[in-house]
Amino acid sequence: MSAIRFEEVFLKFPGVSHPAVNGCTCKIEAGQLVVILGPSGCGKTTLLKMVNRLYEPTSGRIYLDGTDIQKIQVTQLRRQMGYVIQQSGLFPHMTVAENIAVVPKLLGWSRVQYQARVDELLMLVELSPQEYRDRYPAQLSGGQQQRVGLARALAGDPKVMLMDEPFGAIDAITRQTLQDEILRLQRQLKKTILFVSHDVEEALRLADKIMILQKGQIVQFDTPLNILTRPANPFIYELMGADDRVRQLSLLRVETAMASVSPDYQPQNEHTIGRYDNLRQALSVLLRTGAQKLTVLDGEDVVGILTLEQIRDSARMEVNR
Ligand SMILES: Nc1ncnc2c1ncn2[C@@H]1O[C@H](COP(=O)(O)OP(=O)(O)OP(=O)(O)O)[C@@H](O)[C@H]1O
Repeated sequence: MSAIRFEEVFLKFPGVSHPAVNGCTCKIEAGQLVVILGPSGCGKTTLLKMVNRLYEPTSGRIYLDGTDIQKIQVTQLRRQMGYVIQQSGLFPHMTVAENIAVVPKLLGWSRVQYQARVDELLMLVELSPQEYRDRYPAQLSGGQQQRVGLARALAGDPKVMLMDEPFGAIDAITRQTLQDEILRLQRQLKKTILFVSHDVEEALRLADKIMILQKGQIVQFDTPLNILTRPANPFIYELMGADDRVRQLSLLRVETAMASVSPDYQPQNEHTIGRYDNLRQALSVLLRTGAQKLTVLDGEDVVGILTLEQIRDSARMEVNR
């Protein structure tokens, strides 16, 4: 896990009048999944590419765990960062196994070690090693290619994952499955993830925090709940399509609105909901059962309680218009 800090980061491409990234300052906490969201051309990809030094800022600094990335050798920096892009970027002449093994081989792992790692990663992204190990990228569907791209990016066990619209070219249903995969992997692996998207629903489903960019500037950096209920300006209000309350509820996880409880909390009724279920499901349970509150579970463990008031507050707008 690793923290990333941007300090007054600015980038102007030569010959372009306006800066692509204009004075970005913010801190990404270790282990968080941050979605960078904004309209086309607002600077999302440029900001991401500065983190692994594919682009260098014109001014400002970026820190990885407190160290200025300028002071880290580029190859060493990139080994700590998995990178997933929209067209998967797989080498077409290499098999799936060879693609995934690229970084472990660079790191000098033995054949036995990297072969085991390839199978482990294929299982992690839910592709059967026996079936897929020896295929070529052209023999995979788009969604499967992205899974392999993800496995390859995870191969060297990087602290940070940079994901640039990884599901942008995938059909809606497969995209949702892949989003669920990312959430499952993230609960398991706890990487620091920077994820570029221009899809609002994707951002709401995935993010611990959403960074909204407009013309190269960060206009809001906050939790999905706060972005929806307290958009910083009318642009964000419009961007989030925040009028639709029911849709909002179906996109927000129960854990975003619940009140946490101590481990010795005794539930007052038998009505429960999962912390990763959404608020719309929670609302249905409350209305169906007439319960005052739901006990929120993470597996077997009680982690919180959720009331109708908390759900209602989640959908209440406070917009400065
Ligand atoms: N190599 C480059 N040279 C000159 N200008 C560039 C270059 N790369 C990006 N830009 C410009 O910088 C701005 C930000 O581009 P960027 O690709 O970061 O946007 P984005 O938010 O990722 O867009 P999209 O969602 O369309 O991918 C745009 O105006 C773009 O035209």
